[in-house]
Amino acid sequence: MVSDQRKLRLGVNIDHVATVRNARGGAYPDPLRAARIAEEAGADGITAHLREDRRHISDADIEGLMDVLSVPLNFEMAATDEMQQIALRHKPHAVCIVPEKREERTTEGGLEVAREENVLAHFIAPLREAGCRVSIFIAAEKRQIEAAHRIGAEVIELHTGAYCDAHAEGDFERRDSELARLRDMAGFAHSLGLEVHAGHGLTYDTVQPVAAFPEVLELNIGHFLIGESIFLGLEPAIAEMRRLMDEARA
Ligand SMILES: CC(=O)[C@@H](O)[C@H](O)COP(=O)(O)O
Ligand SMILES: NCC(=O)COP(=O)(O)O
Repeated sequence: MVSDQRKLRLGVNIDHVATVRNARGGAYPDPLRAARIAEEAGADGITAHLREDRRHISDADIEGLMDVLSVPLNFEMAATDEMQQIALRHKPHAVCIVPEKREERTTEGGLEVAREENVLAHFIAPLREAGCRVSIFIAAEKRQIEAAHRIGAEVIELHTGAYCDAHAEGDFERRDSELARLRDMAGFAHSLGLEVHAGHGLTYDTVQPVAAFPEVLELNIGHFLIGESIFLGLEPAIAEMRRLMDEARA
């Protein structure tokens, strides 16, 4: 039995249900239905990224999630005025500030906090005042973590993409050094009093070493789970991820 304090939360990212919907337009598959199934399957939260180009999640999806969810919404967004206004209108439980480029296929690397410290400090202040927990999606780098702490973020989410890519490419030396970096930086962030989350590209093969870091309190996982649900169904796909996380944590 895993005690509550050590229990690792699973945030299920439903962006790529919307990617499939948007491939044809129309209303299905419905990300809100996926969110409700994820809740039933044991998700502790739902994550959705409203991209500036609206390539997957739409404004209406965010509105619907705010209405139907009984678990917290982690709203991922770029640091733009438009997104700030949307977040302030909905006041989700958490706002995760992520870097965004229109030409990228997926979120490349973490937010450059150290160089944009003043701008970001002003940007997140109203979100914090509105009661949102502000999280910053960053690479596992000391200077970014220190900057996130200085600007007043309560949470950081470490980008696990480089670790997962190295595993997928079979470069196990690089994978292990990325994992060691994630472990060290999770410990460092925790020592500053930051709550530590992690995510991006995690799969059944890569989740356990990250889930085993005691400082990490939440994993956000989407693309792999939505893909796996084609074969297993969404509920069993999530249940298996939950099982692997609990096993690693025990
Ligand atoms: C920031 C992040 O990691 C998530 O948003 C996830 O990657 C899904 O969104 P994209 O695939 O659009 O990057
Ligand atoms: N912030 C990471 C996230 O929400 C999920 O990323 P992925 O599993 O879709 O790559």
